[in-house]
Amino acid sequence: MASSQTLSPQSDADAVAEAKRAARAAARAVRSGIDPNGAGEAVAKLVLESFADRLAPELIVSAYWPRGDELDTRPILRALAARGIRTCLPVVAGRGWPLLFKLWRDGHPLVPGGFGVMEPMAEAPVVRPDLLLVPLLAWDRQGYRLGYGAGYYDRTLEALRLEGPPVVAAGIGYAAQELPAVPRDGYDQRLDWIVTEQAAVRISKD
Ligand SMILES: Nc1nc2c(c(=O)[nH]1)N(C=O)[C@@H](CNc1ccc(C(=O)N[C@@H](CCC(=O)O)C(=O)O)cc1)CN2
Ligand SMILES: Nc1ncnc2c1ncn2[C@@H]1O[C@H](COP(=O)(O)OP(=O)(O)OP(=O)(O)O)[C@@H](O)[C@H]1O
Repeated sequence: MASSQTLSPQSDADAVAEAKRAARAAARAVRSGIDPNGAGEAVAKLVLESFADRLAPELIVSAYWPRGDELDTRPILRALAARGIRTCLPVVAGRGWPLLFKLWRDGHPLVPGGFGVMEPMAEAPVVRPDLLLVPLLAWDRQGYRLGYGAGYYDRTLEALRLEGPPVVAAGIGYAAQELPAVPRDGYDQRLDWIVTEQAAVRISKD
């Protein structure tokens, strides 16, 4: 019987992937039991208060179009449109690629994208968001998150942070989705803020 005392990098990576799978399954179960009532409106209020300096006509905010049990971002999208702030939604360019963002304003049509999410129309302009509202399945106070599990937001934040002006990434999720420590690997990009229906938490990176 083969046994080893030290873990190889590969078995470390396998262990993290397995821990993420388990945490994701548990977090999905927790989220499906949460009463969503009023959460979207509460988050919208906190986002407007917390990012007053980022909500200017020259800046662009990305959100997501909610699917399944994700926290409802439609109240934020409505509130931003009412204030004349430009908004955009993610578009899947392909597996293994960063997301693209296309301008979309509350009330405009959406079309089904190739990957099971609703997206702005193909001809909508591609833009670079300054503030990103990122869907959370689980989060911790270090700013780590679990999402859908395809790594799209990690790739996207990495690319945005490598080039161009600083971006602010705020995870949007329920307070009950908090974990003591989300399992993490070397690709995970930390969030700058977490906004739940209860509070806006600024992540300290000292
Ligand atoms: N609301 C919302 N929008 C989002 C995300 C999200 O997590 N939530 N994303 C966060 O990353 C991106 C989309 N991520 C996705 C990741 C995986 C699959 C996926 O695995 N879909 C199934 C079925 C797709 C189909 O119907 O063809 C599949 O491919 O098996 C879809 C979207 C961008 N938009
Ligand atoms: N920049 C990257 N380059 C290569 N692989 C990556 C990168 N970012 C993430 N990955 C890989 O993608 C897979 C999914 O990542 P992870 O489980 O962190 O997704 P997630 O953050 O939950 O999903 P999402 O961002 O789509 O909501 C992992 O195997 C991860 O190692």
